[in-house]
Amino acid sequence: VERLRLTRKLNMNIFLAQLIESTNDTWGVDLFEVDALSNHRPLTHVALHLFKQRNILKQFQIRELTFFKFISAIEAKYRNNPYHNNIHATDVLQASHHMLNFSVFKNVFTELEVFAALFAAAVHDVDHPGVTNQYLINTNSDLAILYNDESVLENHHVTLAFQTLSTEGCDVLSTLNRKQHQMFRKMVISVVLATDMSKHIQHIGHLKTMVEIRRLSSSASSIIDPENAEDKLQILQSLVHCSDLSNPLKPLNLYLQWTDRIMEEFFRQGDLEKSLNLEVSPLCDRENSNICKSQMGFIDYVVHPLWEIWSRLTQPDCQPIMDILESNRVWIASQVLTEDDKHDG
Ligand SMILES: COc1ccc(-c2ccn(C[C@@H](O)CN3CCOCC3)n2)cc1OC1CCCC1
Ligand SMILES: [Zn+2]
Repeated sequence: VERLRLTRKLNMNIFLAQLIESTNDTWGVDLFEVDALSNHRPLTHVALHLFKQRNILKQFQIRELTFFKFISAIEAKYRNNPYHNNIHATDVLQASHHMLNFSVFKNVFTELEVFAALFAAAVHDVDHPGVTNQYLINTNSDLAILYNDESVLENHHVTLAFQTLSTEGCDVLSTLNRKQHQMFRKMVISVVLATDMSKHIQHIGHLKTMVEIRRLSSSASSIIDPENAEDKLQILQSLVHCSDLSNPLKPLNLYLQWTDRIMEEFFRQGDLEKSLNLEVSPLCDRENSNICKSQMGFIDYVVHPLWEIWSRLTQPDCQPIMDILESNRVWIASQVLTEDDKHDG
């Protein structure tokens, strides 16, 4: 029996190593499997792997043990929410890594910009309480008071990330010089704050402008001017924001698991609101929800408008991902019909 147990353990670790290796260049890795096989430490395993694969630790002379301690401390600060948890952070990190490899970004970003974008993705939801900014504002929470109702969660995630750097043995920025540290901090703050849904429309506007310029300046070999730091920062903000809203563009079985999770998180908020005699927020009433219809709306009015313009900027590498969105939408639409019948009884 002992031999059987050890053999099974060995096979699990081999399978885990293969899954982690696939995060290098695969869209839609099953991070729920990575979570199950890694003793619920997907973020630490995947972040260490990707940062090493990109040679970031060597470039900035960051000791592997320091990075391990930092990312483990961050992962431990993610709460066990149904959706906004360490698996979601790993998902956004891996999607951001994948899209930084798009050919249109070749020779565009510096190592520091890549480091900042992936760092921001890994920490962008740390200590998320599983409720929305609006809920925190409506309940006069300490966080809303602290951040004056402005991007409350997003501010909290960034502050906590930088505070974690001062935990014993966790300062992954100690080898950066003053200028690098200042630029890194500016980029991480702006990328995480740009994941606030209230900035969503601005992302679309900036991307439309950039695509327009690409279209007009027909010399568009590489549309992005590596000298334009502002444009590059806006692209990194949109890259992480797109990754944050990438669930409907993942293989259907993964997309459906994320949908179940976000709905359970929203329903728990609705339960809280009912118990506090607050008005139940939209989509948060578990007694009265149409999951497929709300995903159709999410895709048609939020996800597709953003990804449609993002895919135009990043063509042709985004096409396979847009195709997944299209096929998922068709499947969801087919379920709406059957879901209606179910409700009609
Ligand atoms: C798979 O389904 C969803 C997947 C994701 C989301 C979703 C909403 C907002 N976001 C992004 C924030 O979490 C931005 N965060 C906030 C906290 O600060 C950091 C940045 N993500 C909504 C989803 O569905 C909803 C339920 C029915 C329609 C809409
Ligand atoms: Zn997120």
